[in-house]
Amino acid sequence: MGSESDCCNEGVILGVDGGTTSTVCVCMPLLPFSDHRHIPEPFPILGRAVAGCSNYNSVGENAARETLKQVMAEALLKAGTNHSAVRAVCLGVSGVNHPTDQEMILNWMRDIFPGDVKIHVENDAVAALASGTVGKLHGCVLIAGTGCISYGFREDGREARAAGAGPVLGDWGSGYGIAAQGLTAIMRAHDGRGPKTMLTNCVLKSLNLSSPDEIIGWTYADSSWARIAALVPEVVSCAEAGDQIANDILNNAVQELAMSVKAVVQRLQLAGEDGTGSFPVVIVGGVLEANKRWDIGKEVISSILKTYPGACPIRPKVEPAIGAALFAWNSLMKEVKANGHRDMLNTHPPGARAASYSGSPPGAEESPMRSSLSLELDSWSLSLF
Ligand SMILES: Nc1ncnc2c1ncn2[C@@H]1O[C@H](COP(=O)(O)OP(=O)(O)OP(=O)(O)O)[C@@H](O)[C@H]1O
Repeated sequence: MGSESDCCNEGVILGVDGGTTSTVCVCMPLLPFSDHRHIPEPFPILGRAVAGCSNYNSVGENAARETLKQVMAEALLKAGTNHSAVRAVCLGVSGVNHPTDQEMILNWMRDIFPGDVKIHVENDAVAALASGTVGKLHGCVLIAGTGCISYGFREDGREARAAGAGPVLGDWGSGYGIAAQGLTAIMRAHDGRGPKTMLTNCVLKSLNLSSPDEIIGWTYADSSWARIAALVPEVVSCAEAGDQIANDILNNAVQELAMSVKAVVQRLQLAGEDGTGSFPVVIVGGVLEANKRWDIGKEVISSILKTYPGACPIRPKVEPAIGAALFAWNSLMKEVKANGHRDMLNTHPPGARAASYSGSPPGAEESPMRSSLSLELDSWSLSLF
């Protein structure tokens, strides 16, 4: 970790990824970006801290505010600096869906930071998108973990979202949605309402139960969505072993997830009027992580590319908190540019190097999808399919 004297004299930036499970804050330096040739990889993080839930819908306003304050203070402490060094902050927080949510969190931040600190309060999808686009708010992000959501942004500031309303309202591509369908298939098979499936033995074994009847009690014992969603790997392994029901569930999830991205792309016209324009699609979350044989993320991208051949798939290499910090950095640079500070104009955000990207980054694997990638981003944040 750095010390105030060598890293923080020119100021620092904070990026926060606030989730329902945990909240991460990273502290990055402003100074080293002034010469992009000296940016070390991995990206310089002066301090990183992790705290609990900061979604105020889940824990209430006081607890959420304290968590945010605490996680930022700890990241600054680990960086060897303090609040006075902060030049910009971006908080990507789950539960921020409305301008009144933004206003509330902005007020919390104004109690901590002086008025000249640039503060951005956004939905956590913003941090996820920015983690794949080197801080630029353009394109579509698909998040599929316990829940799922698709969020898109145009460069002119227009935004749109699809799904993310919870499984009751149709998020069937989420981890919860997939696992709930797996459990439903087991009950149907047990009753004779549906075909037999490998899911029965696989899930019973995983839950240490001896009969599908016991699944009823297990389900009602704890209604947490994440507990149900944790069964997705069982559905994947049954599908990989050739089970038709499990394969149908995953194929259905792929279509649901791809459809939510396509709906956003369509509404924002991210692919231009003829549908062939290029735009980033960042995919994030446990459900979309690469599996050897049944790779849900890859199938989703494949479906999107059939409709929008210019889509540029990205699996970020950095965590969303870094995306949030990069977004804050990008916004600060835009403002500096607009104000005509020429000395600052020579700086480059990490990864957004002067050279435009036109081929494969070093070490990238050969892939049939690589040709779709034509963004002017560098390998620092990209992972190719
Ligand atoms: N190999 C895998 N293939 C598919 N899904 C997986 C795999 N490993 C874990 N998962 C699923 O990923 C989900 C958890 O992902 P993640 O940690 O991104 O979600 P979360 O942060 O809990 O949820 P959210 O993003 O909705 O708040 C669970 O549903 C889990 O079953």
